[in-house]
Amino acid sequence: MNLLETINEPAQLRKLARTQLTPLADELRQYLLESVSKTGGHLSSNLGTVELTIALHYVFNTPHDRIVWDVGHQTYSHKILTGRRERMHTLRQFDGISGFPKRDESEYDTFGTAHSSTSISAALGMAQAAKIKGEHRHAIAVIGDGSMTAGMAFEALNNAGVQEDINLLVVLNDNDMSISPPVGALNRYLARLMSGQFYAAAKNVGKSVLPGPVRELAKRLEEHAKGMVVPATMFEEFGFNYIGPIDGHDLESLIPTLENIKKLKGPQFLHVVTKKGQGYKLAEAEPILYHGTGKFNPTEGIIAPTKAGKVTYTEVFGNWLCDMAAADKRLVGITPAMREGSGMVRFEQQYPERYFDVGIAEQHSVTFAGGLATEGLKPVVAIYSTFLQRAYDQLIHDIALQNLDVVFALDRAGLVGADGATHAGNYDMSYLRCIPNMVVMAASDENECRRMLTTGFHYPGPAAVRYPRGAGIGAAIEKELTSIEIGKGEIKRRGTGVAILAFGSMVAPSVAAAEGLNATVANMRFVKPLDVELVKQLARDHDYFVTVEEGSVMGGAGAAVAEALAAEGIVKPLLMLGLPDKFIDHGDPAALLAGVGLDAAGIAASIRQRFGAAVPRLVVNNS
Ligand SMILES: Cc1ncc(C[n+]2csc(CCOP(=O)(O)OP(=O)(O)O)c2C)c(N)n1
Ligand SMILES: CC(=O)[C@@H](O)[C@H](O)COP(=O)(O)O
Ligand SMILES: [Mg+2]
Repeated sequence: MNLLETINEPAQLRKLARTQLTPLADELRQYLLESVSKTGGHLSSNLGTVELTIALHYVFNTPHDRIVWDVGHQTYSHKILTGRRERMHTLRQFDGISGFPKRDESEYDTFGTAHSSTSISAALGMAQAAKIKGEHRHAIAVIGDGSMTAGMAFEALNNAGVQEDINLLVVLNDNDMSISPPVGALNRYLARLMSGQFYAAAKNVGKSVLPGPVRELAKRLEEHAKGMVVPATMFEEFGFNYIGPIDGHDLESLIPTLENIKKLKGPQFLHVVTKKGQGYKLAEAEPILYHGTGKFNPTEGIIAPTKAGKVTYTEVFGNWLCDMAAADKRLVGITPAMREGSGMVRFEQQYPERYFDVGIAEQHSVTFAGGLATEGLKPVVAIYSTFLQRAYDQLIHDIALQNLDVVFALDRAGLVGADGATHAGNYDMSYLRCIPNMVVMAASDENECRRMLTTGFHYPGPAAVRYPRGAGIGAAIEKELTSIEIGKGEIKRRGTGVAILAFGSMVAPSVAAAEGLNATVANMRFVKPLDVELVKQLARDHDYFVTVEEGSVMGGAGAAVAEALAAEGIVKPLLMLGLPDKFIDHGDPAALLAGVGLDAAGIAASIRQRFGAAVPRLVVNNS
C-alpha cells in the first residue's frame, strides 16, 4: 500500500515523519494527474498546490483550524487528504463531489467558494468569531495572485490589518498566473518582491520565522543591508506581518515557516511562490491549456480536436467581436480575466490597443466601460452571467442610470454543468429586466446571437445578450452584421389552442415539444422590451399560454409575460416553465435541464399535465 492510501484524514497525515512528506507529495501529484485526466477538471492550479496543501494540513489542526481556499478550484489535494480520495472519480458529475469546496460535502470545507477573492473576508470572519467566542483557533485564507486583483480582497486586507489580536494567516499563492497571464500593477509589484528574492531576509521582518539556512543568510544580508532604508511591503503597510517570498514547493521551507508563524499573534501574510502545473511538463509549459481540462491521455496530453465540431456561442461572440471591431473603430473589448473563456484571444491579437483585460475585477470592468462610453467609444463587456452578479450596482448606478452605451455579452447564461450552482447563470433575466433603460436579449441559436450582439451594439444605451455555455444548435451563421428590430419577437411555429412563448435556448426544445401538441411557438427574443403586441395577438388566437426560459422562473421572462397580460387586463391560463427556486448542483447540462423538465419531453409533459383535461387532444397525442 502506498502512503497516500493510508491517509483518510489529516490526523493520519500529521502522524507521518517529515521525511515521508515528499514521497507523499509525489504520490499525490501522480494521483491528481491520473484522476483529472479521467474526469476532466481544473488541473494546473491543483498541480501547483500539492506541497502547500500537505504543509497546511500537516502544521495546522484542521478542521479545528479553518482553511478557506480562494476560488477553491485548487482543492483537489485538499479533498483527497480529507477523506474523498475514493470519490475523486465522481468529480464534478451529477451526485459526485464538487470541483469547489462545499460545506455540506465535508467539515474540512469550511467555506463554500468558487467566485474568487472571498477567502480573506471569510477567514477574517472566522478569526473574529474565535476571538469573540474565546476559542483558540487559526483561520487561514489561501489566495492566488490572480484572485488578489479583485477589490474585495483589498477590502478584507484593509479591515483585517488593524485587528492586531486576531489569529489570521493569509497565504498568497503566487504562481504568476491567473487563467491567462496576470495583469495589472499588483502583478508587477509581486514580481519586484520576488526579484528582491531575499528581500524578507534582508529585512528584520519575518526573520524570526524563516527556517535556519535562510536565517543565516538573513543575518549576512542584514549586515549588508545595514543602514539601508528598506521600505515596508504593501502588505505590511496594511498591518500584516509579511513573510516571504518562499518556495511553495519546498516542504523544508514551508513547514518550519508555518510552524513559526503559528506561534505569532496578529494578522500574518505568507507569500509563497509556486508554479502552475508543477510536476507535469505539459501543464508547466501550457498552464492556460491545462487550467480547465476535459478528459485526456496524460502521456499524450490534450490533443486539439482534428475536425471542427459545432460552433460554440463563445466562438460566435469572438468572431462577431472581431467583425464588428473591423466595421466600427469605436468598439473596445473588455474582459475581467476571462480572455479564453469569453473567446477574446483573436480579438486581443488583432486589436491589442482596443482590448482590455482588467483582472478579476468585474465591478471595475463595468464602470471602466462606462467611462469609455462617456467619451464616445463603444465598449463591449464580455462577462459570464454569474460573474456579472458581482457588478450589479455598477450596472445600475454607473451604466443604466446614465443610459450609457455599453454592450454586455453574457456567456454561460443558464446551467453550466460541471461547475455547478456557483457558476450557473440563472438569474440575469430576473436581475436585468427590472433595470430601466436596459435591453435584454436571449439568443435562440448561433445566428440570432450574432444578430443580437449587433442589435445591442447599435442600441444607444445598455444592452445585454445572454447565451448558453457550449455549442449551439448548428444554425447557419450569416457573415453580415444585421440587427433585429428592438422589442420584436417572431412566430416559429403556428398551431392552435396552446401558445408557447419561449426565450433563448428554450426555443428549440419548445418547437420539438409543440409537434405533439400542435401548439404555437413564439421566439420572444427580447426579455426587455417584451413584444407586448405579439403577446396580445397570441392571447387573441389561443386559449392557453406557456412561457419557457432557461433562467430562474422567479421574476424571469415568464413573469414579464404575466405582468404584460395583467397590464393589458388579459386573463389567460398561464403555465410558467423555467429553473426552479433552488440551487442546481453540477452534472451534465442536458441531463440537468431534463431533470427540471426543460427538455422537449419535459415541456410537453408539463403542458399536458396542466392543460390536458381542458384540451383533450393534448392527452390523446401522447407521442
Ligand atoms: C469573481 C470571479 N471571476 C472570475 C473567476 C474565474 N476564475 C477562476 S480561477 C481564475 C484565476 C485565478 O487565478 P489565481 O487566483 O492566481 O489562481 P491560480 O489559478 O493561479 O491557482 C479566474 C479568473 C472566478 N472564479 N470568480
Ligand atoms: C474556476 C473558474 O471559475 C473558472 O475556471 C471556470 O471554471 C471557467 O468556466 P468555463 O469552463 O465555463 O470557462
Ligand atoms: Mg495564480
